[in-house]
Amino acid sequence: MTSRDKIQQIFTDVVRRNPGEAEFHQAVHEVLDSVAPALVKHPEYAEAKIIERICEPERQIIFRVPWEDDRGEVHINRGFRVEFNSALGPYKGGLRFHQSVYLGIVKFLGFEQVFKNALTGMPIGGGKGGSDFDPKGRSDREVMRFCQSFMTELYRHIGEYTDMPAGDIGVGGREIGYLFGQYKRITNRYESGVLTGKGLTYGGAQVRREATGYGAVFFADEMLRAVGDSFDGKRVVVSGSGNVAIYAIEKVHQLGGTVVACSDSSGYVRDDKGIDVELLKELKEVRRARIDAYLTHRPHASFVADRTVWEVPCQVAVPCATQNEIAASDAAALIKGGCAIVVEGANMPTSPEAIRAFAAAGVRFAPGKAANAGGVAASALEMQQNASRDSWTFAYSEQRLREIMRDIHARCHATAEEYGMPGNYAAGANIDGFRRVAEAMLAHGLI
Ligand SMILES: NC(=O)C1=CN([C@@H]2O[C@H](COP(=O)(O)OP(=O)(O)OC[C@H]3O[C@@H](n4cnc5c(N)ncnc54)[C@H](O)[C@@H]3O)[C@@H](O)[C@H]2O)C=CC1
Ligand SMILES: O=C(O)CCC(=O)C(=O)O
Repeated sequence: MTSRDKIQQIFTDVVRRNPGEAEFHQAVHEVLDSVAPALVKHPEYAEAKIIERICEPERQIIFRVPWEDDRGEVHINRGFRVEFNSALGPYKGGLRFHQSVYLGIVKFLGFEQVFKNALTGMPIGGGKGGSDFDPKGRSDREVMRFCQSFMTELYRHIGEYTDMPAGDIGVGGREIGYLFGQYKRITNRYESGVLTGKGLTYGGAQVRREATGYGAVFFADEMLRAVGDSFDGKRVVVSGSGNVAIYAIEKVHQLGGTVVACSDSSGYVRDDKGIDVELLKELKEVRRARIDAYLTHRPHASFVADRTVWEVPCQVAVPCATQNEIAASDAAALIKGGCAIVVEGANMPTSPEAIRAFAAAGVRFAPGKAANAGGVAASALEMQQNASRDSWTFAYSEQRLREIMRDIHARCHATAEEYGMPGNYAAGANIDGFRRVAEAMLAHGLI
């Protein structure tokens, strides 16, 4: 049996063992598709059934989250934490609060996180969690009661040497604060490293908030430099207007590009003078408003409801919203509009059909597990500062982030070349991340 046949058999088995989890199947397929050449070079991985083990989470926790809204009505949500792989270190990965969350989403995110964390070169394993709770439209007190109830179960499974959650969609500074407060209260331990993305007044680190967006743009900058180009004068489109999107926009502007459009789930705004990022912060981080509120302050801009931002012509696209937000038709629109580089700020935002279309059109593509790894890397830096009771300056933290992203880019680039696929960042990221985890798993024996 060839390596490809073997991998196909493993994938068929993953689908059979995890029915109805389309996003998890997609994430597994994407990685397995790339790693066949690594199996040829390393037959010991196949002998030890590394792939079969990597596709099976070490632990999956599902729990009830009861809470009461402001009117006294009781709600029941479902909480998840999937502790996927601890070969490289304690489980690390965010929590997502969104109505679409179910086990298949948490498993896809946890699986991606394993390889992403490996690519950072830091001692962190992969995990992810969340709930089908939607904080949108909820009062601060409702969000607080939900977070307290969620942590009342989660606390028994986490710890700074076990599993350290952070934010993701729907979980920002406010939620991390409530989660941390409840963890501290229940355990009577000021265990700073148990959660990252904390506020700066209680153990948070400079640049963690900015890190995912800045990191994705640093990665894009490295891709441009690799071909003797830069962001200077580039038209850029960013999807989303949350944590990752806002700081991606800020960094593009600092590097000389112009972000001309961004979005939320209601539609997109187009501002050819460049998105006003301070206004976006005020609307999204403070007022939690819909994106069309942007027009009240920038009347020359336009709002387009219920369409995707990818119809706006650009040279660089940075998807920063959610999974599978670039469908085949969006890829066609981007290619038609002159897009030459797609850099994933979000996790798996590009559908498999769109990835194939980009490859066929020569659009250079950076997968999220490499390009958005700046967030989790900055989380590891936050833990490092917590452990040494230290706090670094913004400038120093940003410089560390920049070096980490440069290093990830260089390794993806070099691995793709080593395996005869120059410029294929997805293959480079999958193989390099997989090799790191596989080597550690081999060293630990059959566990
Ligand atoms: N926060 C972090 O540090 C990291 C986040 N990510 C990924 O980045 C993505 C965004 O996460 P955050 O910015 O943290 O979340 P967020 O909750 O701050 O923002 C999400 C944004 O996406 C928008 N959105 C959601 N569905 C949409 C749709 N169908 N069309 C258009 N916009 C839509 C929301 O309106 C919001 O603006 C997710 O895929 C997440 O997994 C990846 C690495 C780290
Ligand atoms: O900062 C972290 O621990 C996790 C970030 C995250 O969830 C991600 O990289 O997708």
